[in-house]
Amino acid sequence: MTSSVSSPPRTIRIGTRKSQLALVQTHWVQEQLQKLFPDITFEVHSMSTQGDKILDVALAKIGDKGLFTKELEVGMLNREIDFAVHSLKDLPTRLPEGLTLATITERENPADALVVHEKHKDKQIDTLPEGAVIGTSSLRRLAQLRHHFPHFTFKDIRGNLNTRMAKLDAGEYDAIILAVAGLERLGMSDRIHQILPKEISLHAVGQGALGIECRADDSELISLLKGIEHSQTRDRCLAERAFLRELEGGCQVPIGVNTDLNGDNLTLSGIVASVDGKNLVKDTVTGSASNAEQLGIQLAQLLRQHGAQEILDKIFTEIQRGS
Ligand SMILES: NCc1[nH]cc(CCC(=O)O)c1CC(=O)O
Repeated sequence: MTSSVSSPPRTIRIGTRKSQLALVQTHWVQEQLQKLFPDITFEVHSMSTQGDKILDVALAKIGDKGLFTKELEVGMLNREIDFAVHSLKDLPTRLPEGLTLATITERENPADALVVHEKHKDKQIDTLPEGAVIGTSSLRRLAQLRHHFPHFTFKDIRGNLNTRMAKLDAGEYDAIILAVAGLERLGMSDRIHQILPKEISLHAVGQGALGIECRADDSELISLLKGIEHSQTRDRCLAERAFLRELEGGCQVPIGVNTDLNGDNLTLSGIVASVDGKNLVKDTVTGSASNAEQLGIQLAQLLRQHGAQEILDKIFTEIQRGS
């Protein structure tokens, strides 16, 4: 029997983190692929990553060199799993040798959401009282909110979405900021009190989209995975990721973006902010979506000319000193 003519249908092993959000996202991917390729078996294998284990240290201090992705990447290189489903914003912009970002699926609303304690149900971000305690673990959200609302008190918050909600509802915070996408995927849309406009907060690179990573030499799998790619989301996210890569920033730096795609016309805005929110550089570039990555690089270079590198260097030094 020759395997090239009638090779048995392959079983494909999908790797995922164990968090509730990761599992929901991975089961969605599994379902889409199963519909497209009914003869193939797709199995889900879940594993804990470092980011799931270290819950008591501020994310900014541990850095983000693949905190949520490393174990899955090792699993792919060891051939224990064939591909991994990530929240694209948690996937570093440089991947290990031998792995590739095969597909980007359709993005949910990429914006950030304000979720409030019920005593503030009549308030919006700009009417919360002086000194209101706002929970966020992201330097990007912190810097931009501090810039607009210096009268708030900001407090770190970690843990999965349910834990964070419980801390908010218990009164530890007046409000918290979370990704709209995560809340929607976990069926908590009713907790989205206000979607923060881009004038207040630019979202994280890749926020709201899923990124699928696999071995770069698995061309058979890569062509299957292209079946669930969303080309508009891919173009936007490739521009965003090129911007971040060019600035050498990870997920845990105060860098935000916004993209708009009109036909082939891609508009990319980016911001780099100091952690105290006092220093902030922002610009926008437009061009053809077929040059998405080039646009990202162009925007990074523009922001450098406006002083972005000095802001970032200062943050890296502070993080290293552990302040
Ligand atoms: N780093 C945590 C993380 N990674 C992906 C999401 C939400 C879903 C998404 O942005 O795709 C979240 C939670 C949050 O930022 O509120």
